[in-house]
Amino acid sequence: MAAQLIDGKAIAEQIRQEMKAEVAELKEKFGGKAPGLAVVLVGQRKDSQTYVRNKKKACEEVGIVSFGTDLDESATEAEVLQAVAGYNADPSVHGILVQLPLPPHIDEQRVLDAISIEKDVDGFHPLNIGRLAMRGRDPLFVPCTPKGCLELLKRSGVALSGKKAAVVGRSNIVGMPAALLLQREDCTVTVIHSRTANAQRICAEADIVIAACGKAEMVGGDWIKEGAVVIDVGINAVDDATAKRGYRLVGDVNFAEASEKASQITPVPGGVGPMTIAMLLRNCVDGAARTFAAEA
Ligand SMILES: NC(=O)C1=CN([C@@H]2O[C@H](COP(=O)(O)OP(=O)(O)OC[C@H]3O[C@@H](n4cnc5c(N)ncnc54)[C@H](OP(=O)(O)O)[C@@H]3O)[C@@H](O)[C@H]2O)C=CC1
Ligand SMILES: Nc1nc(=O)c2c([nH]1)NC[C@@H]1CN(c3ccc(C(=O)N[C@@H](CCC(=O)O)C(=O)O)cc3)C=[N+]21
Repeated sequence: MAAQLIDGKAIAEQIRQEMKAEVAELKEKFGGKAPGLAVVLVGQRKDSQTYVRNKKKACEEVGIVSFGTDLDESATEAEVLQAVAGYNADPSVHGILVQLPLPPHIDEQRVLDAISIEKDVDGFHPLNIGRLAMRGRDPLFVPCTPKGCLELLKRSGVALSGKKAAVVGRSNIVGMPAALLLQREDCTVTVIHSRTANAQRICAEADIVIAACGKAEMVGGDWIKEGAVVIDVGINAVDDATAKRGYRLVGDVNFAEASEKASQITPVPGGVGPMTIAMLLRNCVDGAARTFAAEA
């Protein structure tokens, strides 16, 4: 059985259209005030530049005002902290994103901790993550990529309560919060990481698989239970002389194999990636709406 495709690109587009109307309403209601998103980029990584450009474009489309600080690879930690402090204090900025990874001489933790929790649209602040992990507590923001994964599942009509879920990967930005979100939806969650024994066998018991291990096409067909739903977070560039950019993107899942087993599956590209950006905008609009309401 060939799996049904979960079209993240189309779903993200739909979400952006929904938000466009919401942003217009917010402006109407709050005397022309618009949500603002600030992106801090340090260095010249090609992939980071692509994401930052895509984020700015998506902001414009939805009516979010975008701010940006581009610092040189050699920028000091103090300079990055200064950029963050400036946006913390700026009332027209409702979301701050510091593009990761940062150059090695900069303490990522210190920079992320400096972002005001009210503007932490990435949801990486320990207080937001802590609340995400606690029953009866709600974070101000949920990390964009895991939030996008859950949105794809919900909009594809996948029932979650009581289901077995496997998350391959436990990073602070994807795997761990994805597992917390699934648990909040009453899934029974297994987190698989690089020291997990029998990873393949454990994964093959899951009704829902979220793959975020950063290893190109590692999750093969024999990792997937017949009829499971597969969300592939991975973005890996593999050299391909025939491709326009000299490389093509593949996920952490072997798509050809897994789509023979899964009932539904996301492609790469066009799956989780566009949803990450849509959820970033979502968080920014939600943050602005909260601030506007508090100011009024
Ligand atoms: N679509 C999107 O919007 C985004 C996509 N990504 C992509 O998602 C993927 C994951 O990203 P990220 O979480 O940042 O990556 P990290 O490298 O931070 O984390 C990878 C995780 O996978 C685990 N892992 C590594 N190798 C294996 C293995 N052989 N078996 C089982 N588990 C393994 C690691 O285990 P351990 O903890 O033991 O080291 C770790 O927990 C990447 O491909 C990245 O490019 C990331 C962010 C956004
Ligand atoms: N503070 C911070 N927040 C992040 O959310 C963050 C980050 N740092 N650092 C890097 C990762 C990665 N990430 C992606 C976003 C969009 C696509 C995306 O839109 N991908 C397209 C393809 C893009 C292309 O063609 O190159 C797709 O999958 O269809 C991918 C990856 C956000 N990240």
